[in-house]
Amino acid sequence: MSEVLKPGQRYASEPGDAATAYGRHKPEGVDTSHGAILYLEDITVSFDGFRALNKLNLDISVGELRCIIGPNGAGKTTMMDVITGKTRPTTGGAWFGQTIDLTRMTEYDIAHAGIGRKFQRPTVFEQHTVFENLELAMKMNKRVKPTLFFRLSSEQKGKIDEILKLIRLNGQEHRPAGLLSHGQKQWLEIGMLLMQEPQLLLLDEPVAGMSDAETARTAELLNELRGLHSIVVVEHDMAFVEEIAQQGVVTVLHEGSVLAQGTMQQVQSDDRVIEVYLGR
Ligand SMILES: Nc1ncnc2c1ncn2[C@@H]1O[C@H](COP(=O)(O)OP(=O)(O)OP(=O)(O)O)[C@@H](O)[C@H]1O
Repeated sequence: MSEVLKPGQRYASEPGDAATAYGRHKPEGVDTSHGAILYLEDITVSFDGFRALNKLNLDISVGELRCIIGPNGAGKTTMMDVITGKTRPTTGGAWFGQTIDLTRMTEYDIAHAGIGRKFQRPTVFEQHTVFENLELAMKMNKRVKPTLFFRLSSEQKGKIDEILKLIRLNGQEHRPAGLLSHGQKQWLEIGMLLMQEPQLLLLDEPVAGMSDAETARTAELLNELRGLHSIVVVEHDMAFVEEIAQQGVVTVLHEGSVLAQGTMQQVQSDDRVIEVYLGR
């Protein structure tokens, strides 16, 4: 299991400025000088005495793509809810970088601080075109100054084109989003999150309901984002997790805490993981 740092602590084995080594984008306003973008420390969430999370510890490095797996009821959604401020932990700490205490912030402030979350069901603006959806998302980016007569600059148009290619929707930009396939809507929503330049992207079961071809393309997409953004993916589709985990860390949650952590190969051959999840 990897070491969990407390705010102010350093990795014993890593250089001080790991943030630049991990990702191209050094987050603004978030102190990642010790290389981590997110720390969960001993988080417990009790619902009427039932512990959905039980002293959960987790740390995510800048630029890392972390897959979280685990059986139904393991606490994966509750963990995402704690990170985004939807659920307050009963005890424990949640830190964005070294200094931002997520347990004291509203959902709105957390989104504006740079944590973007994609829920399982796509929530695009169906009446608007693909392009307009991306444009609207850009206007919601706090780094873009809102003006009454907002006109896209060539740089902003370039950014939208870049994202359209990334999410495999170039050539579809003038279609109403409502006419896209389920998979395309999911990609559009990922694109909308990227327009807001999140420092940390949380994806909840991104390939649920997708065709095999769409799942494969989503894996390609996430592999292209690797290193450019810090990403946490919760997913049950093990073939997909294998595609995107590569040699990175996979975390297995069970009964509200970390059961195992390591490469996909390591967790797949862990007897406890086979017993509670993979072997069933
Ligand atoms: N608001 C709530 N009130 C009571 N119990 C809850 C609440 N939210 C979640 N739980 C319980 O906490 C446990 C963890 O649920 P959670 O949804 O986080 O699991 P999960 O790992 O996301 O599961 P799945 O893979 O099925 O989505 C479950 O037993 C669930 O019933």
